[in-house]
Amino acid sequence: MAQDDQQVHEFDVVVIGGGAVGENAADRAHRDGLSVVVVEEELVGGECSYWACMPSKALLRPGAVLEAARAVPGAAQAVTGTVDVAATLARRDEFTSHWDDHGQVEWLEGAGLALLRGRARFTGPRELALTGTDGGRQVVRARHAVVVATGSEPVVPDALATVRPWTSREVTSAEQVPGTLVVVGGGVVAVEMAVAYSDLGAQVTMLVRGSRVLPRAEPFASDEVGEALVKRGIDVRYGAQATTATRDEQGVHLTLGDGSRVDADEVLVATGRTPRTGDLGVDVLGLTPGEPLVVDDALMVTGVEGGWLFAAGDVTGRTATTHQGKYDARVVGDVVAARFSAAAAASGADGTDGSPGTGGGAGPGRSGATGSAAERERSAGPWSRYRASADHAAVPQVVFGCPEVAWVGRTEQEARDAGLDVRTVRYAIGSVAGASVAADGYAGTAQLVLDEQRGTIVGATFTGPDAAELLHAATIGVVGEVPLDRLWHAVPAYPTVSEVWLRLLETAGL
Ligand SMILES: Cc1cc2nc3c(=O)[nH]c(=O)nc-3n(C[C@H](O)[C@H](O)[C@H](O)COP(=O)(O)OP(=O)(O)OC[C@H]3O[C@@H](n4cnc5c(N)ncnc54)[C@H](O)[C@@H]3O)c2cc1C
Ligand SMILES: NC(=O)c1ccc[n+]([C@@H]2O[C@H](COP(=O)([O-])OP(=O)(O)OC[C@H]3O[C@@H](n4cnc5c(N)ncnc54)[C@H](O)[C@@H]3O)[C@@H](O)[C@H]2O)c1
Repeated sequence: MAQDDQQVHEFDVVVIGGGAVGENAADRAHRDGLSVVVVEEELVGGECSYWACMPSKALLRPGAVLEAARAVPGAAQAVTGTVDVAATLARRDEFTSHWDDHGQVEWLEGAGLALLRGRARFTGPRELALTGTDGGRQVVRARHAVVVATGSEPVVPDALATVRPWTSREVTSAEQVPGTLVVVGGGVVAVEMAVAYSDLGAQVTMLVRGSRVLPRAEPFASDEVGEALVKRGIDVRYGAQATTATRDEQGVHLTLGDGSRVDADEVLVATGRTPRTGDLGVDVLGLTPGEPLVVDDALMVTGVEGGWLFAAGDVTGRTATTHQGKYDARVVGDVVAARFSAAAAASGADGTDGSPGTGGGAGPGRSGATGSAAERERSAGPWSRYRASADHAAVPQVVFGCPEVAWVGRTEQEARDAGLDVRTVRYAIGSVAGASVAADGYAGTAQLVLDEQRGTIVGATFTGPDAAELLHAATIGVVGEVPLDRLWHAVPAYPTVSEVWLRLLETAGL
């Protein structure tokens, strides 16, 4: 309950978290005239803009460009140096706008969305306490819906917590490159940052708990990446886990399970992430703090009465990338707009609390069109714009290491576990003419997982230079369930790397 002296803000929709996902959900929800506020406690733009996707890719790109040039005689002779650390860090700083979010705030306001700065915590259904950056307390109420998009935070194993290790935040925003870096983990962050820091001149050791890096990728892709990491001088230790850690003026000192020691100037912990629900007050809604907010395909949180609570992005545990989180954001924004625009229009509220940038009043969809949107949403089935169907078996992922790895849909094992009758076809990408033009000694592999019953692609993996750019064709094939005999008529241009598609289909028997 609000105390008498507390300012109360009321909007049709409250979005908690102004990361990529929150911004997109808010924008879509507002398009039919609902008033929407985004509540953000740090920087608008969230993890991706400042401590994840953008700075990490900025750190990786110079090394990838040099490697590409070195693979092409004529260009190779012109490349005599290594990555310039200062210029790389300076470009990274440009990508993060020097950790200043005013550009994103301008976008938000230009889109007609309100922004409240501070930490939000549920105090009841559709009501939140907002603790401002100055410690002041306010109340935020949603007339219709709350969308939680609070993201995730790194998990730090107990054995390493006391040595103040780097997490994804420090590794992406570092101002200096340590001489030696030990990376704990073998997942996406570990692989990308091991490559980036080795390009930047650090001597890198990776401690991988299991028997392969990128455990969610196809095993052949893990093997190729693992071998490439070693080839570039990274000390990759499998079955290795830190049991104790200390830090002194010389750096960090880890003891591993087998009793051996690793000393380094710095340690990066990249052992996964956990949904940010620990301090969100979700217990007052009957949910468990620290757990993901489980959602249905309309992104409505399950287990909460009243149909007002939605979630998208990392906080759901359903997606762990920006692109897929933003897809869910588009879905949830459209669902919220369809479900509540008519009710908001009928209630006659002007939709704002007077804050600048709020966009109440009649929007383009507030008339008859909204009613039909509500109908369409209510009866929506899989693959409608109101259901996040792709999350189940059509999710694309790129790991921007060296080689790049890109995959979509199911791995062979996941397909078999799902009961599908599948076979795989594989082709060495370096054998196609376009790849030989792109790079001497192009090393990479393409694999399709084929559903034997339906004659369609249910999974695809590509490794190699710029493998990421091969991925979207596969994503279209998987989402569109394009039959192979129709795909046969999609002719890749000569000489491009995409010609591997023709070779894959020939290998499949066409
Ligand atoms: C190193 C690294 C590299 C990555 N690279 C890629 C990549 O190349 N491509 C890709 O697709 N994905 C990448 N990801 C994943 C991507 O960063 C996340 O999937 C994405 O940021 C999730 O977006 P989100 O909006 O759900 O969460 P976030 O970006 O974490 O945003 C959540 C926001 O909510 C705010 N917030 C949290 N709690 C509250 C509260 N109680 N009150 C108010 N505000 C709150 C936070 O301050 C934050 O701004 C990477 C991740 C890491 C760690
Ligand atoms: N290019 C991209 O799209 C991109 C880049 C970076 C991160 N991300 C996203 O961010 C998420 C988080 O990345 P991440 O690399 O932190 O997580 P991850 O789940 O990809 O990998 C975690 C790794 O840590 C290991 N691990 C877990 N607990 C451990 C422990 N106690 N000791 C040692 N090892 C342990 C796991 O075996 C695994 O190899 C990913 O799901 C990914 O999708 C995406």
